Amino acid sequence: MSQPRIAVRLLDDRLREQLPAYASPGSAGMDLRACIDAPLTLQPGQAELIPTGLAMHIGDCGLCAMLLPRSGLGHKHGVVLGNLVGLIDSDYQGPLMVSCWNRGSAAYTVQPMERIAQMVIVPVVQAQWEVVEHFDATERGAGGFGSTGAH
Ligand SMILES: O=c1ccn([C@H]2C[C@H](O)[C@@H](COP(=O)(O)OP(=O)(O)OP(=O)(O)O)O2)c(=O)[nH]1
Repeated sequence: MSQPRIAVRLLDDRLREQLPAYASPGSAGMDLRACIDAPLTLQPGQAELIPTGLAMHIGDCGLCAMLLPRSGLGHKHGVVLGNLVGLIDSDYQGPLMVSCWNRGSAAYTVQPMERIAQMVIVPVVQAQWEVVEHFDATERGAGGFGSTGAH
């Protein structure tokens, strides 16, 4: 499958050596680094916006980017994303930031250039509303929230 090309600006020279990359041929995400000059300690419950040193412009190609936690950091240290998922619009050109949230019970210190989140590029479509009075019938209808299998 051809790889879409996405314009990126390096806002910090350290990124020249450490541009986010796919770790293996099957990796879904690229790790993003904390582009900070000094260690940053997150107390339990604290969230901070951390720069990645990148600005990207996805452009008009039917894609967006999603920022997700790294599994190890989230599971072992409780460091996830303050917004749970970061959604990067295709027309956004500002600095790419990661909201780092320590949801754990111990302080965690983020080191400069530590990998703090991962970014996945995903297809997106914009839909249009079609206002109706009634929907075509389906087997599920309005059932939800555990309705299947209920007796
Ligand atoms: O984790 C994130 C989430 C968002 N953004 C940037 C890219 C995104 O395109 C922009 C706006 O994000 P969003 O639409 O989620 O923010 P909002 O709070 O709804 O603000 P806005 O009114 O600017 O859309 O902020 C990041 O850098 N990191």
